[in-house]
Amino acid sequence: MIIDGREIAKKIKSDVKESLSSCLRAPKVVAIILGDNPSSESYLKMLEKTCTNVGFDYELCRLSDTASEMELLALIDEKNKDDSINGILVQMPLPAHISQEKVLMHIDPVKDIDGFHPLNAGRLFKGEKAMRPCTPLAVVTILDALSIDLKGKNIVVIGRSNIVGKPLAIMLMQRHATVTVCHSRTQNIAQHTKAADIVILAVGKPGFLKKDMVTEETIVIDVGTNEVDGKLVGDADFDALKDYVKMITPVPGGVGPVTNAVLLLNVLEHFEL
Ligand SMILES: Nc1nc(=O)c2c([nH]1)NC[C@@H]1CN(c3ccc(C(=O)N[C@@H](CCC(=O)O)C(=O)O)cc3)C=[N+]21
Repeated sequence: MIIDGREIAKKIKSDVKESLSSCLRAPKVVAIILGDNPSSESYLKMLEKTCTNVGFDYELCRLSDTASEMELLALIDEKNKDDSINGILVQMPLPAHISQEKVLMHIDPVKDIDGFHPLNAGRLFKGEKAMRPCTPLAVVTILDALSIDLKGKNIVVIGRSNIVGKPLAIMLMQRHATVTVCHSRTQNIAQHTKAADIVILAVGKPGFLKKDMVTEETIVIDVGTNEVDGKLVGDADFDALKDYVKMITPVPGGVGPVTNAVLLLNVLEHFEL
């Protein structure tokens, strides 16, 4: 079975729209971008559409890619203080002369809809209520939407990044899964993936998960976004797996659309409906 991420995203968006219908004021999201990288532009177009379609206000702030760190921090300050703004997103990656860590620390944690601030990361780590990073949140949202009970399941996460692998492992442990995190130094990854009920890919290598690494009972969630010959592909050998495994998310149309939709849920986290 191929998992339809667009359908799951649609449901989330219509639920969000519905919950806003009796609201006096719409929540507002601000995106900040430095420079004009084409893939960032297309991501922000999608974000704008997602926000405005459900009735959120959306503002895009553009700085030049030569803007100083101080300029960016001052802009974030202004948006932190502005009570009409509920969510702030600073588009990554940032130019090399700007410290990503400093920028993330500067965003008010209650407006940190990416969940990248150390306070939110720490809260997640401790199992407290937190803004959670959208990509791992999308993965657990997809599993929930499919009514897959994670309790006691063997889940292999491939990738240990701060944005996906690490926070995802924590969220899955919270749901009582047994989590194995594999990465570039893991020996014999296939031995782990073959024994897993669910394999989650966040490695950034096209075709990484092959048919001989899984079984017919495996559920595959593919977080990979790689460009091959101008086309977007995931980390799984999708064509070989799609008619073999129990379930798999396609790329595009899998985790990506849900990632954008769950961002809306983070905005509502601290918004008085
Ligand atoms: N501060 C920050 N927060 C982010 O969340 C963030 C970021 N910076 N920088 C860039 C990445 C990328 N990202 C995507 C999310 C969804 C799709 C998505 O919906 N993709 C569609 C495909 C769209 C297409 O075909 O081009 C899909 O998978 O179906 C893509 C990319 C969020 N990012």
